[in-house]
Amino acid sequence: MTVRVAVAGASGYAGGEVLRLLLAHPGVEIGALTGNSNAGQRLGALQPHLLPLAGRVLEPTEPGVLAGHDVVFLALPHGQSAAVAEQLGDDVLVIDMGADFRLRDAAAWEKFYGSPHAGTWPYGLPELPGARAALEGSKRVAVPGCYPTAVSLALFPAYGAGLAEPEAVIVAASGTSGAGKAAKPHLLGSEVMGSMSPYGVGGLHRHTPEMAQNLGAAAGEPVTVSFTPTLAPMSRGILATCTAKAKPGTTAEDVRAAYEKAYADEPFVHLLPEGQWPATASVYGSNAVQVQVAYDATAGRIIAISAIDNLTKGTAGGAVQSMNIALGLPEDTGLSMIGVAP
Ligand SMILES: NC(=O)C1=CN([C@@H]2O[C@H](COP(=O)(O)OP(=O)(O)OC[C@H]3O[C@@H](n4cnc5c(N)ncnc54)[C@H](OP(=O)(O)O)[C@@H]3O)[C@@H](O)[C@H]2O)C=CC1
Ligand SMILES: CC(=O)N[C@@H](CCC(=O)OP(=O)(O)O)C(=O)O
Repeated sequence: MTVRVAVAGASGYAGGEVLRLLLAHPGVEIGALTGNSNAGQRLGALQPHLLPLAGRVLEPTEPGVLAGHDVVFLALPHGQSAAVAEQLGDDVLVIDMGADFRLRDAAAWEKFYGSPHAGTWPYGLPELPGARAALEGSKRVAVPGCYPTAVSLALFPAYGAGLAEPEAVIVAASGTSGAGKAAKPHLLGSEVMGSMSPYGVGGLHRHTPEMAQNLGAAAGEPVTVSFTPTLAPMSRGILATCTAKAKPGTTAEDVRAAYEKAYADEPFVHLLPEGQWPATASVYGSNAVQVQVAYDATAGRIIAISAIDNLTKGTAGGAVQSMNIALGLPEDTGLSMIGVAP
């Protein structure tokens, strides 16, 4: 089976990463590539690493251009996907890498994104309980945010096993590609190199309700999330350090067993051997997730740490993994689990 795929937002980081992965996917033919301000440009001028597509010219992001494909990836800024998606037929698999369809709670959407809620689509984090079944055969997929991917995979086993109190504290460091390609003063090399700094402090980051949604679903009760993102001087990668107070009677063995059970059959999640800790370099450019967990008996807290590549498992890899499930292909088709080191 070969599916014809279009990518809207092919000039951006997420669009470029999904193309990098699709070029190695045996079941895909790459069709239309679109941009916005860069429409009319050669892709080779914008994404020079995508050599086989260098001669392609970006078209405008319009329904007529995206029509006639089996799968359309939307790698557009928040709030832009819904209008494009509603003009694509119900028979087209639409995979939104933006935020528009991730949240179930319309009030939370309006509070954090400041626009009317477009709706909710099956959530493209297959490792979460029930997510795979919802993706199978679906024609719409909402790919998670990069931080919620890292955080949910770090903590959901503890909540799913009923081991953690419903208040999670999370500090995560991200590489600068998470902010997209458009120039922003705080992302200048001279601002970022050799320095780390927090942003969105105090419950302000828009990924907070998405994390609470995922962890609350695993826990079966609302989970409060205190999330502090930080910017790290690297291009790719997220390291999420997540802690929650353990429920009374929890032991280190209970915690380890919950994670071993959750990840026994997951192709992309590596629960590391005890004593070994996740590192962003180990997952660079791959769809793999490294997870480790410890029980701090003195503090009575569960400490779960994950590492992902924000552009791969955190966006484009999760999108391709979800496409494979939706189309009934082997889940790992075209996806590498091998990092790049050093
Ligand atoms: N970077 C990351 O790690 C992650 C990104 N995402 C999501 O992926 C989406 C794209 O992000 P990213 O690639 O980082 O951003 P970029 O800024 O790198 O790319 C944005 C893309 O959208 C196009 N675009 C900009 N404005 C419009 C518009 N008004 N209408 C249509 N197209 C437009 C741009 O085209 P042009 O350049 O031609 O103007 C470009 O192709 C976002 O929703 C983001 O949240 C999700 C998870 C992680
Ligand atoms: C470093 C950095 O700026 N990261 C971005 C997260 C990008 C992402 O994954 O999220 P969305 O798909 O929801 O945009 C941020 O904090 O806004």
